Amino acid sequence: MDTVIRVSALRMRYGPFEAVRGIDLEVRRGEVFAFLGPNGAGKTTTVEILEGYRRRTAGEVDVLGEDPARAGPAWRARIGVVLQESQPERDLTVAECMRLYAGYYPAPRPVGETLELVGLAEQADAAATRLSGGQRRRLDVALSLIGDPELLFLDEPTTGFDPSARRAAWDMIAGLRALGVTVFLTTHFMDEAEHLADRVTVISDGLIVAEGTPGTIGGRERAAAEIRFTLPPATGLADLPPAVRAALADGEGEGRRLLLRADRPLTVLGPLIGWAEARGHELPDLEVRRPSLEDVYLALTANETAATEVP
Ligand SMILES: Nc1ncnc2c1ncn2[C@@H]1O[C@H](COP(=O)(O)OP(=O)(O)OP(=O)(O)O)[C@@H](O)[C@H]1O
Repeated sequence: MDTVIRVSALRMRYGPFEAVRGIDLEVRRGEVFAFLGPNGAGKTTTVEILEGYRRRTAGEVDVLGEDPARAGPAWRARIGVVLQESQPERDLTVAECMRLYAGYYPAPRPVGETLELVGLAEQADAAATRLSGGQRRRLDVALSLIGDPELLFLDEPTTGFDPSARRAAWDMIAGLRALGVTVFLTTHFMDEAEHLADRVTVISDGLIVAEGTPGTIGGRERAAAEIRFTLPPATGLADLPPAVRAALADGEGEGRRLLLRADRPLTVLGPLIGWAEARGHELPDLEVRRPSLEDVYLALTANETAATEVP
């Protein structure tokens, strides 16, 4: 398997404080890899080391076959980095900015095609300074792609976007993946990671706490399903079938809205639905749900969140 990034036992110390405490990572060619973690977990530190912008304290790092701490301009041209705070060139149009940046690379992508990819083709002749915030961000991404990178670092690419701009950005990232670009994505949005990522790694307090696919990380695929419904009028808990009563979550039998937990949801849903149908109850608010990626993420990072929230 073709590995684009390989990190082992990476450590980063700022004075007495160790922000990254010995992590291993592997990113494969062509995948969208999501790097998740709470504020201060060590994401930016790690990404900057991978991009060659920060020297590590210890550990091995290989990005596209080279050590970023020693790699030169030819290596850098193979990597796209979306800068958070890039300033548009004064008085240049979008297309002119793109051509300017294209001049820095040995084998740039065509300008028009790249603007198309990020959904900015219609703004090609607009002054870069006149773009909206979301369009500005797309230009940043287009500028990071103009060198035709093999590997793209995307740091919170949709922060501040409205819902339709987010969807457009997701389509764009999916388009990059289809072109074979490896994407290293940091995000705080779990739905974004779920939608886009082939694999997810969670860092918390400088350590990797979980890795896997969005569907399986943290044992998500084996986690119990939650079943919720409201007891129909004129029924009580004692009327429910035994399999349903047995699945009642602890402390959840008080109100009329019930919560059941089941490793195998059909073993509970079958009897529940049979019971309701036989009595003509509709159960209009019946809900069955697996824990979301966000639920799993919050559980995985709960210790750190608790620690940082103590006043
Ligand atoms: N230059 C620095 N000097 C000292 N401490 C730093 C420095 N940069 C980061 N840190 C500390 O290292 C820890 C990790 O920071 P980092 O920016 O890598 O976190 P992050 O996961 O990117 O957080 P966020 O989600 O808030 O961007 C934090 O506690 C931060 O305060």
